[in-house]
Amino acid sequence: MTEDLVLRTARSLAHEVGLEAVTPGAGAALRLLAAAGNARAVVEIGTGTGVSGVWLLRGMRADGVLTTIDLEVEHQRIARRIFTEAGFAAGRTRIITGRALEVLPRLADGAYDLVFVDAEATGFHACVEAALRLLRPGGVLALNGMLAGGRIADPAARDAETVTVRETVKAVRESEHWIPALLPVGHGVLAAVKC
Ligand SMILES: C[S@@+](CC[C@H](N)C(=O)[O-])C[C@H]1O[C@@H](n2cnc3c(N)ncnc32)[C@H](O)[C@@H]1O
Repeated sequence: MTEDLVLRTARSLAHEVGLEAVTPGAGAALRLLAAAGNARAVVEIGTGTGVSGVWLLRGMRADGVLTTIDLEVEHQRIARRIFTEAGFAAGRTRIITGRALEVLPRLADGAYDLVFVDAEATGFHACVEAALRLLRPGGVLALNGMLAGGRIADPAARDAETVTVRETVKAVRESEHWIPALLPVGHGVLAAVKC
């Protein structure tokens, strides 16, 4: 999957500030999920420099709004510029600075078509719980980094991040609330439709 100049710029700026943006393959999967669900309202946790945001916006409806959350105002300053350079009007994004678990309770129940989580793994459990509340029935949750750099399948790997990722995958797979599939793109995207 090739990326245009805007995405290559956002990716290079991510690298400069020490962030790992979604891979082009994961980005394409996010665009597909947004387009398949005709997404109008999307929540993203982990704005970064806007790579995943641009992919999501490109799959959403033309009148869709991306609500994107990050605790680093500097990352969001870059992302805001990238969204503009990608041709999205300011009204297409709602950029909220803050900790995900403090911002998410302010968002409306059942009002979102897709929730994408790309922040620290330790918050995954709470983000899955929040997504269950935020999504409409048929809405999609997508969690990035679910192969944990290949460690997920290694039973000897018991570091805190790998254990959290493993437990999150298990909880979503076993829950009656979700129809899940682990997509082997990038660092692994766990996608799940809310029943
Ligand atoms: C991997 S980067 C996101 C990359 C972005 N999704 C992309 O593909 O361009 C993770 C981001 O999550 C933010 N972050 C980490 N913990 C967070 C939290 N608890 N709440 C909100 N943002 C958080 C970081 O500041 C960072 O910008």
